[in-house]
Amino acid sequence: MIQRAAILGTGSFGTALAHLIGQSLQEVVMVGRDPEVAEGITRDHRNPRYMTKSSLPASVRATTRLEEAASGFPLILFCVPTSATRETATQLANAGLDPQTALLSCAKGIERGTGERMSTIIEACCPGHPVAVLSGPNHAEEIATDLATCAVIGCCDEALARDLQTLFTSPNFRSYTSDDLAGIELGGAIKNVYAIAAGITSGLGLGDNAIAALVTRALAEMTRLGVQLGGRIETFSGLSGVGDLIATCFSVHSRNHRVGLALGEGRSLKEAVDQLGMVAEGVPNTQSIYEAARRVGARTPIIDAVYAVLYEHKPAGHALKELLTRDPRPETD
Ligand SMILES: NC(=O)C1=CN([C@@H]2O[C@H](COP(=O)(O)OP(=O)(O)OC[C@H]3O[C@@H](n4cnc5c(N)ncnc54)[C@H](O)[C@@H]3O)[C@@H](O)[C@H]2O)C=CC1
Ligand SMILES: O=C(CO)COP(=O)(O)O
Repeated sequence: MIQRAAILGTGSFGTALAHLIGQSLQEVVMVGRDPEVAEGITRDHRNPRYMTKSSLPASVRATTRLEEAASGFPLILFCVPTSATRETATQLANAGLDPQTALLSCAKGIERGTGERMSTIIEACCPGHPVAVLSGPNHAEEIATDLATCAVIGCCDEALARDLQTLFTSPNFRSYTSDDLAGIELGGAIKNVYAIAAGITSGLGLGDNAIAALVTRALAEMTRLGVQLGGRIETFSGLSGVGDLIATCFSVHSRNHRVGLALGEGRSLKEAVDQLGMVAEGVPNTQSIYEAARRVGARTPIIDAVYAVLYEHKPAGHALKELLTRDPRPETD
C-alpha cells in the first residue's frame, strides 16, 4: 500500500491530484518553482495561484526543493508540462532518488524533435525505476471540486498497477488498468490538437453538427495515427482516447479549447496563449505530433489544418474550407 507520494508541479493538475490523493495518504509533498505558491500551500492548505477554490488535505505540504521529494516517497507524480519533463526527470535522478521509487507520468504530450512519450523519457532519465502513466477525461477544475470521473492507469508491473488503482479509487474517482502505455499516452497527446480544432470551429461560429463531425473524424484520425505510432487500436476507444477527446472538445475548462476559440474569433496565437496563463499542451504538441505523423507517413488532414493555422499563418476560415473541399472518400478508408 502506498502511504506517501510526491507531486512534481504545483500547477492546476498537480493541485487537483494533491486534493484527490491527499485524502487517503499520510503525506503528500508538492514540489514547485515559486516559493510564494509553496508557502501558501503549506500554510493555508490552498494553492494561491491555481485551483484557488479547492482546499488541500492536512497531509499536503509544498516545497521548492526537489531533494525533499527524491527520498522517502515510494511514488512520485510528474505534473509538469511535457516540455519540462526531461529536465525535471534528470534533476530528480541527480537528487538522490531512492532506488525503488515508482514514477507516474500525468502529463499529456510527446517531445518535440524526438517524438518520445513522457514514460520513455522518464525511464531513460531514471533507469531501473518502474514507470506508469495516468490519463483520461480529467479536468483539474472538476477533480479539485470532487466531481466524479474515471481514468486509466498504464502500467506493466501488476503489483504496482494494483497499488496505483487502489490509490486512484475514491467515491468520485474510478480507475482502470491497462498495459498499453503507448496507446494511453498517444491518445492524451493527440487529443490536445483536436481540442484546439474544436475551439476554432466554435470561434468561427459553426454549430453543433460541425463540432460533432469534427470530433468523429478526429477519432478516426487519432486512431489511425496512434496505431502507426505504436498504440493498440482498442485503447483509442477508451478513457484516454475518445473519453478525453470528448472532455476537451466540449468543455469550457479545456485550455486547448480556449486557445482554439480565441484563434477562431480572430486573435493571434500569442494573444490566445498569453490570455490563458496556463499551459496549453496542444500548442507545442501540434508541432511535435505533426512531425511524428510525417515521420510515419500518416494521413492527418485535421492535424495538418491546425498546424497551418498555428504555424503557417493560414486564416482559420481558409483551413476549414480546405478541409471540407478535399477529394471525397469512403468513411472507413
Ligand atoms: N489541467 C488539467 O486539467 C490537466 C492537465 N494535464 C497535464 O498536466 C500537465 C501540467 O498541466 P497543468 O497543471 O494544467 O499546467 P499549469 O500551467 O496549470 O501548471 C504547470 C506547472 O508546471 C510548472 N512548470 C512550468 N514549466 C516548468 C519547468 N520548466 N520546470 C518545472 N516546472 C515547470 C509551473 O510553474 C506550474 O506549477 C500538462 O501536460 C497537462 O496536459 C493532464 C490532465 C488534466
Ligand atoms: O487533459 C485534460 C483533461 O483531461 C486537460 O485538457 P486541457 O489541457 O485542454 O485543459
